[in-house]
Amino acid sequence: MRAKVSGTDLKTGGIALHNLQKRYGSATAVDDVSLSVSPGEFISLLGPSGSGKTTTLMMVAGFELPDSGRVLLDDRDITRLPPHRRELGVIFQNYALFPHMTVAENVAYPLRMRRVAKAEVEARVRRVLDQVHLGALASRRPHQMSGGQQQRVAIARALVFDPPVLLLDEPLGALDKKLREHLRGEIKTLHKEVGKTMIYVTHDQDEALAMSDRVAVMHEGRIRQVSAPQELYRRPADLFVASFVGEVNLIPVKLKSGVVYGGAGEKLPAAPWPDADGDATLCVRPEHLHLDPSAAGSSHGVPGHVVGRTFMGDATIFEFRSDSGLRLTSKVLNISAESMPDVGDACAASWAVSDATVLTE
Ligand SMILES: Nc1ncnc2c1ncn2[C@@H]1O[C@H](COP(=O)(O)OP(=O)(O)OP(=O)(O)O)[C@@H](O)[C@H]1O
Repeated sequence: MRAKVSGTDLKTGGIALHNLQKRYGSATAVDDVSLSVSPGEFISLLGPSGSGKTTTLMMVAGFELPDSGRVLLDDRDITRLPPHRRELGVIFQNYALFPHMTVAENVAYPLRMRRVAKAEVEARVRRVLDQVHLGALASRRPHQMSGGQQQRVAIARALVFDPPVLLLDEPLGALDKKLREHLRGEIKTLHKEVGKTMIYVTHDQDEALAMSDRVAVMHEGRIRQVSAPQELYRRPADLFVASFVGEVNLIPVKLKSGVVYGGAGEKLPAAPWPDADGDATLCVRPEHLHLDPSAAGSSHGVPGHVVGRTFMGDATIFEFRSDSGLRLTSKVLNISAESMPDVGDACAASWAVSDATVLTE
């Protein structure tokens, strides 16, 4: 039961993971994962296949036991509690609906298990089906519904017993792109309406950036960075995050006395780097890399030529080859009639100092 004070729910649903470790045989699936999720927060676990996202979520849900480490729900240690006693709503990619039950029966199931009175079950099922816009389909069976509708039933079933936390494992993974984008918006709206903590597993960076208050990027069982979406994109903490989240130009550089030098010894625009001399990588997003034909031959920017130009509908992508042999990508939105450089044109590539991140790992 959620704590009540003077008839109002206390804000609950904080989750804390402390040094979670999980091995399967000799392989480490989750390696020293610690994470604190605030009540009402929407946090995504983002990473490539096999990075440990699902295993982490399953340890929160109670379907997997960690070899070491702890899971806390509102400061209560739930590490070894069975799943049904954790009061967490879980939504899987494959919906996991009961095929022989109607939508209403599927959604009522968690309440029946908890022996809630019949009238109360009916009222709650009606309310939650309206919330996910399925009120009119209550008597259908899962096979008579689209994938998107089935996923809404799964969400309704997880919401119906009013858990403080929802755990979602790639819930949109089986759906086509348009429907994913639509349901993404619906889940986000639902999150605002119900105010529950949500932990959302995905390998889709757009989904994670669009939906989350914060994103935890996982790689090889470890969390590499936990940040708000803008921060993650603008200031990646390491090369893995820089290349996994969005497109990026990675330029090998040398740092000397606070100046960043390219491979041909040219000075590159980047913030002075305190006390870190030696090899590093400069990261610049394609939309921040400008190609200027009028600056070709001047001392401004990196000299080179356009070697490719691709029309992408909303944007044009340019491939640039510097005189020193670097291959860089520039992305320009097709919003103006301004002329753009052509393949073969000499240009200078440049970017604002504030748009460059220097990584020394
Ligand atoms: N039951 C299991 N037995 C053995 N190895 C497992 C088991 N479950 C997961 N693993 C391994 O643990 C690692 C992490 O798997 P996990 O499913 O957590 O990754 P993921 O990031 O969720 O990947 P995906 O996006 O493909 O689901 C992988 O190397 C996987 O092969």
